[in-house]
Amino acid sequence: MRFTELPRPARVLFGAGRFAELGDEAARLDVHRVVVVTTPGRKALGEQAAEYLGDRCAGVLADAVEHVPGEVADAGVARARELGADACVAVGGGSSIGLGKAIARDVRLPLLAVPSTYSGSEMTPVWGRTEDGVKTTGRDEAVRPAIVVYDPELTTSLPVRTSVTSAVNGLAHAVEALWAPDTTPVVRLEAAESARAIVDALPRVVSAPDDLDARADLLYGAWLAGAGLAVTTMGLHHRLAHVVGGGLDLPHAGTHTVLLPRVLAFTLPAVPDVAAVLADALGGDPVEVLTTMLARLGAPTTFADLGASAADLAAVAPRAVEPPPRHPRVPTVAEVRELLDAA
Ligand SMILES: NC(=O)C1=CN([C@@H]2O[C@H](COP(=O)(O)OP(=O)(O)OC[C@H]3O[C@@H](n4cnc5c(N)ncnc54)[C@H](O)[C@@H]3O)[C@@H](O)[C@H]2O)C=CC1
Ligand SMILES: O=C(O)/C=C\C(=O)CC(=O)O
Repeated sequence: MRFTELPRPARVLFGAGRFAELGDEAARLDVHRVVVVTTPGRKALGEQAAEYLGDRCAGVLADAVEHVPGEVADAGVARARELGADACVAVGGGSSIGLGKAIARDVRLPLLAVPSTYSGSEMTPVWGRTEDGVKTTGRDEAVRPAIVVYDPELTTSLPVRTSVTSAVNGLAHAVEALWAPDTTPVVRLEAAESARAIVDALPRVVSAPDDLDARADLLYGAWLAGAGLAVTTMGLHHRLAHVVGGGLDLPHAGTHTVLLPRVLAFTLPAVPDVAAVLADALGGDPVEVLTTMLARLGAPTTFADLGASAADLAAVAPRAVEPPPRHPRVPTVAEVRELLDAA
């Protein structure tokens, strides 16, 4: 055994009602000009965050957009500077956190995250930015949220379809953490527990979206998934998700959902140890369990469901292997085309 275990420096608060502790957490950081960012759809949540922050809130920006378009990131950075912000709270899904990260990266201020989906972004030092149809990602410790508040009450409003796709976005982090070249024994324990929790909780959330216990269990799985993504190298699955989702401006979580069963089928024969861990966590053949569960839950299963054509997919396919991803089974361009065609 040989590994390097990385620190995870975030302070994590978990539990129903903990959003109300946001003001105390800002006080703990001794910040006084906090800019709140969210998506237009979550504006009320941003205003609630402002209320919890009280005099410490400098303003609310409800402009976040999926895949962090460059112009949206730059406008957010400029507004944070105008407001004299000394911290940023991102409340909402991965898009809100993505804008918060863009501000943290340029303005160099601490980020607090209050996630309302299962994207896992709140746990990672990974930033993203999309320019001219090309999504770039990188890692910078400055964007890793210092404080993360997981409050399952914020997630009960998440529509069932988004809950399903977002949960699969989380599951994809756990899967890739298992086969990453820099995985560790601790990451593997977390990732296996994450997969087990997500696959157990998701059907319960679909049948009872207001069930706080089911929502909490799913959020717990998403937390562990994000924790794994934070410290491991992303492989083919995330490369494809970024090339296809960012390149064609498709919904991020839906893109992960269409891809995951296919990338699992392509990769698992090369990593029987991971196949065994996942079979144990999911209670059967991972590809079969996932495919059956997603069909039953009404998830998108093809790129056509997301509005992409075969020609769109063929155009972006070569980017998936330039440079080759660090993956247990590196595909040729022809194999990428085949996988995307099938999807
Ligand atoms: N850097 C990282 O580590 C990661 C980044 N991401 C990024 O996050 C973005 C996708 O994030 P998602 O969370 O999938 O989507 P999102 O943040 O765009 O949310 C999807 C939609 O649901 C709405 N919404 C969010 N929470 C809600 C709730 N509780 N109730 C009702 N509506 C709600 C939003 O307003 C939005 O319209 C992408 O840009 C992706 O690249 C995703 C995973 C990891
Ligand atoms: O694909 C993911 O879920 C993980 C990382 C990103 O989305 C990168 C980003 O845009 O922040």
